[in-house]
Amino acid sequence: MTSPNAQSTPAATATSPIAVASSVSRHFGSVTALDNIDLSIGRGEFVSIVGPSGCGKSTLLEVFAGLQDHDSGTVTVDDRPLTGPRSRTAVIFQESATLPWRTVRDNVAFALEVRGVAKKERRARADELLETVGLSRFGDHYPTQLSGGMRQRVAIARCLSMEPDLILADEPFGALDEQTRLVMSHELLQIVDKLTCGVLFITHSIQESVLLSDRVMVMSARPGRFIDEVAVDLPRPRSEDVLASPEAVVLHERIWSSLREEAKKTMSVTR
Ligand SMILES: Nc1ncnc2c1ncn2[C@@H]1O[C@H](COP(=O)(O)OP(=O)(O)OP(=O)(O)O)[C@@H](O)[C@H]1O
Repeated sequence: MTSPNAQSTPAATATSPIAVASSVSRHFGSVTALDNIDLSIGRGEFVSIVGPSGCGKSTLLEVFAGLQDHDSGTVTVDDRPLTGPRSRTAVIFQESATLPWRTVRDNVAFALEVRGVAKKERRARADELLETVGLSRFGDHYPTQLSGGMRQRVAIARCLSMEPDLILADEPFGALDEQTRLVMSHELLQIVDKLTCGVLFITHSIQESVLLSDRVMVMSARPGRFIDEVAVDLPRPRSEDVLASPEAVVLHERIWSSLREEAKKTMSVTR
């Protein structure tokens, strides 16, 4: 896979983080969704956020995507103040939309087409990406002929075709059944090792966060603040087997113990 960072702007340095939020707050009327958040995502770093329902995870992701305003603080991406959505930030949602009238290959090639890449090159690049996500046999299919998990893989391939320097994924496997979810996190794990861009990944699964991340941020119940930061220094490349290692069990336990009280607070408010 080509390195998206090879095309970094002159303002960027190899070592500066790709995305930084400093003292970011966001209110919706009387609701404080984000309270003085600081988070930086390194180039090539995979950062997960876990936190109780409604704590502000999606709001933070949308702020980084330039889709949501913030009331105070600053957000920079690629060393520039963020003013709105940008072409090299790829966003994947729980049920990412595909274009039903286009084949899988043409869905993946869409961003390349918009950028004016020649047809032959588009096709070759799309096929390469379909292979990366394990869909090489399905290039001529239409999205409606695929399962939910396969459609999410199309969305991931399409996102990679943008050669992003930042990927923001909001519970990308949240709508999938347990088995498909396991398969998808396995496949994402294969892709993650080839990525050179920063990733912010929101998940409700502690296992997923430990398996995929370099760092896990634990968010408090609303108003969202970070209450723990856990470095996941398990060796890469990883396989699911790593989750059974004593190191991974300790990490899982730590994240869960930080999260447990917060989850209880959320449940007592919503009961
Ligand atoms: N557009 C909006 N208008 C009003 N309130 C909002 C809006 N978006 C989010 N909120 C509120 O902000 C808080 C944080 O929401 P957010 O969706 O960021 O949480 P979350 O952690 O992603 O939740 P979940 O895990 O359930 O998806 C919630 O109380 C939510 O109701």
